[in-house]
Amino acid sequence: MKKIAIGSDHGGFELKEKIKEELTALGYEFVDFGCHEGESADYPDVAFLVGECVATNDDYVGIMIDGVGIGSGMAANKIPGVRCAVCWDLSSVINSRDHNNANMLSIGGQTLGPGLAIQMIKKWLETDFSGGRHDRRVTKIMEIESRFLGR
Ligand SMILES: O=P(O)(O)OC[C@H]1O[C@@H](O)[C@H](O)[C@@H]1O
Repeated sequence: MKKIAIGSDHGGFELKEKIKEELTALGYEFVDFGCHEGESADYPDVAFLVGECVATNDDYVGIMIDGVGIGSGMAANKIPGVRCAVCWDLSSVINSRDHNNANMLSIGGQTLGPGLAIQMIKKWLETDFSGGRHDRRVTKIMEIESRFLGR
């Protein structure tokens, strides 16, 4: 069972707290990178901390919640090794694991109700990468990154 790095800005704080309750009930270990009391936070700062944890620890996946999820996804995907999927429903979370081997999920606290968001998180955590032809494509994604890093 993977451990979870979780974070939010002020727009995702309330949903983050609900997700944490659910993760605890399901027996997941998690680290909360903030924000901690709903204070105003800049999503790139928190997305960086969550993404850094995922990129440097194979036993972690990341979950980030801002108002809509898009900005955090953009920020996290700047970190080498992070494949952050911005998702909005059950089929997008399944696809992001099954085909894209996403190691980080970004969702919107202002655009999703808590019931759907929690179903999405559960589905994302329990869906495995199917490999095969998708492995070739994910390898190509990571090769694009390598070209810019000069590796
Ligand atoms: O709450 P303010 O500061 O207006 O806007 C922040 C939100 O705007 C969007 O980029 C993100 O979804 C973020 O949560």
